[in-house]
Amino acid sequence: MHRSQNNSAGAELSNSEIEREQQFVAALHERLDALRVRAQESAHGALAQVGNAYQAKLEREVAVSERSRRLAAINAAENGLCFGRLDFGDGRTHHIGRMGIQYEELAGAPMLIDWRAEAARPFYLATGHSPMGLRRRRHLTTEGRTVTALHDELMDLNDPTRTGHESRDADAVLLAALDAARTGRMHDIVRTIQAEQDRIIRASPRGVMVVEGGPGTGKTAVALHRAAFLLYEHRELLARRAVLIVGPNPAFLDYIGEVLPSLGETGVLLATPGELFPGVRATGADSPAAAEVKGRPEMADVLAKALRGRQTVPERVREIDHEEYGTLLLHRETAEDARHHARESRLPHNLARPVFAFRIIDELTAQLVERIGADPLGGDNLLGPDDIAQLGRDVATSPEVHEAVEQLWPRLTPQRFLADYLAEPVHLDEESAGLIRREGGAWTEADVPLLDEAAELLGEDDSAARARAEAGRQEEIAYAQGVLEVSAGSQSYEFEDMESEALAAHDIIDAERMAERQEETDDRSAAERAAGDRTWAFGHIIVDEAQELSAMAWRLLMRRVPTRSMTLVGDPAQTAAPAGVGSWARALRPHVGDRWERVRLRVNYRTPAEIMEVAADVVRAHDPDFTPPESVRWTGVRPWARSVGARELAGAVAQEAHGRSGRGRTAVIAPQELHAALLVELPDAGSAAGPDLTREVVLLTPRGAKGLEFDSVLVVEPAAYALSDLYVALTRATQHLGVLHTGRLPRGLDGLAGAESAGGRPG
Ligand SMILES: Nc1ncnc2c1ncn2[C@@H]1O[C@H](COP(=O)(O)OP(=O)(O)OP(=O)(O)O)[C@@H](O)[C@H]1O
Repeated sequence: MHRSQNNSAGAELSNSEIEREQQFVAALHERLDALRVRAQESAHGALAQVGNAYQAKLEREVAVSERSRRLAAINAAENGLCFGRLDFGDGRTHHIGRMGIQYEELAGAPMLIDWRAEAARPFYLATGHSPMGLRRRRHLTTEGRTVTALHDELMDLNDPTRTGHESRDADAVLLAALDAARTGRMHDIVRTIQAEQDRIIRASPRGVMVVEGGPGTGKTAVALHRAAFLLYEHRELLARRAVLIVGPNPAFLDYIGEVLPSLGETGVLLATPGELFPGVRATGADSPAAAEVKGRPEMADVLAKALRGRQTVPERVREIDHEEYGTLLLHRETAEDARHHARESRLPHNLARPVFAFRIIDELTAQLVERIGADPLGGDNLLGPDDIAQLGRDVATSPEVHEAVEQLWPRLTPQRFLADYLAEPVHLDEESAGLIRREGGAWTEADVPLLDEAAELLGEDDSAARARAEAGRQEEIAYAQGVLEVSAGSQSYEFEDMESEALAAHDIIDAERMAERQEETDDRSAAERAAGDRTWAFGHIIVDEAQELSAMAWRLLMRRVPTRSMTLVGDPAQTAAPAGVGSWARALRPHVGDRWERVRLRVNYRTPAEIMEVAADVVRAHDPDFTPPESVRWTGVRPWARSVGARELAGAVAQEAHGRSGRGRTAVIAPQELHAALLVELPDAGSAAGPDLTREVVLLTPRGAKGLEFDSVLVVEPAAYALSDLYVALTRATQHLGVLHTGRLPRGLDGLAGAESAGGRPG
């Protein structure tokens, strides 16, 4: 990094600039400390507020949650609080940082501008061609509270003013960030967001935006910063409805999990596709072929048909033994008529069940009335309305009648229905059915969208819960009414002789609304509540590695966001799942028609050019027109490949991994069947609870490595991978790539064989 000038006048200039920024940064931290103390006091104060009245409780909870959020944002802003300064041609100067801070004494005047504010945009977008009013852009580098370096860019090179910190390389700050050793956790990029990324981050949340780009183009980083931006720009709505971020696996979610909290944002739910059905943990695994069958769009119809198959009628007549009245006859025609009406209701299965049951009960009651009340002399039926009603009740409460209804139109949970279906898959060709047939066993990720589909078809018979909730609500309304009366009384007492403009509770809210608002005051954050609620409507959904989603998974996700406010990031060239998107248009058409927008990221920030060239060669061997993203960096280090005997493979991998010791984090990417042998040599590289990315060496499968990155990567037995998996594996390294193999190298990698590894000359 360029820090000082050779001549002494330049050095003085540059030191005084640093000194000035240091004083400003110190003042900022002082102000942040004061704000932190105030936020702590105010959070405690809010917690200590007493009062049983609903309004008081409501205010307390809102205040506690807002102040806790503010405190979290203040704490998160501590590191790298201020990282930029904009000097405008008209003399204005703004400092840019992780949160907005105002001067204490100059009410409202900005001391530090939040990176997400519109006023901060020139920091990311201004260029010599389009300076946006800027004269100079400054990058500040800090360690703790100390300013360690400045980088200045003059927008007009003819501008004679110099600070001594003019950078020779405009990308110096970016390159330093990209070259830094990896920690096993993704970091935010607020200091160095690039213009093409900024436009995506700040795009309107309306509609579906697809962000496409090759490996390392910052898709994940952009998606996370977009979430932070949307939460800032649309705080009111998104804090209530929460943002959902879907990522491919738990290790990936761990990897990205600190980015949003480090930006002071907590109103986000992170989940894998296997976690999107509350109450179900997808711990089982499907073969790729089985997952493909389960992901097909026709599975929606298949399940609907299978469910109709569960709505049955007796073959001819079913005898029902009533304890008191003897045998009742349920004829096929009666059941068919009941089924017809139940289906006509268009209600989901469980909610249509009462329609079916009532028809049956009616018919059986009529039978009894006929049998018991018939006038032997041929006159009108002898039973009065009360007798008939009593008979109806007797039929309706009979366990035998219940059992018959249950058999013909069973009450089903999604889990029960799907387990039954998988045990005997109908409406599929024999081969597909054979692939997914399963008795019991753990739920898989591909089952989750089917469970969700089933839940939609079945509906939840929540009448009992609703009755309870309604009773509770009536109580709350009565209580709220009482509160309002007290409040009206106290107002007339306190303000009797005063002309007060203060609004009392009853002026702005009626009892019913007050009760409703009370229901909303749940201690959990929106994201926490959303996690347990299948019917939650999110404010915005971000899907990473979206190319992996099956048609059925898209259906599930679309249900979670009725507004279709979505950001989908992915790279079709990295698609592993056979059920994944062939094309975005095909995946999205059923849900949004053509109303979606695609943007592309073209620069690879992760993989150095030497490594990207190798990865691109592998894809080009199959698709000569393939265009890889362009790397921003060269390292001068050539990737290598080394052939070893099968027996030496595990030892050779361990030797290479140990050879990288002290040079950051290494991933060993190997086919699952080699993991046991590799773990004997590299016992610390695995853990029962899943990969721990903070370890020095981590053992992964190519699928498990999706979305992740490491300083060094050792790819083992590349010939065993599908093309897309190999492409993913080869593009995970920021510095160093080695390949160890026993047989022939796959096409495209053959050129590597001559290069040298750390562990020895190629065999
Ligand atoms: N503007 C930037 N400033 C600094 N680092 C950046 C920037 N953009 C991306 N990066 C870094 O580049 C790396 C790759 O980014 P990211 O993981 O978001 O890429 P991706 O497109 O999701 O990759 P893949 O598809 O291979 O998973 C990350 O370390 C990220 O922090």
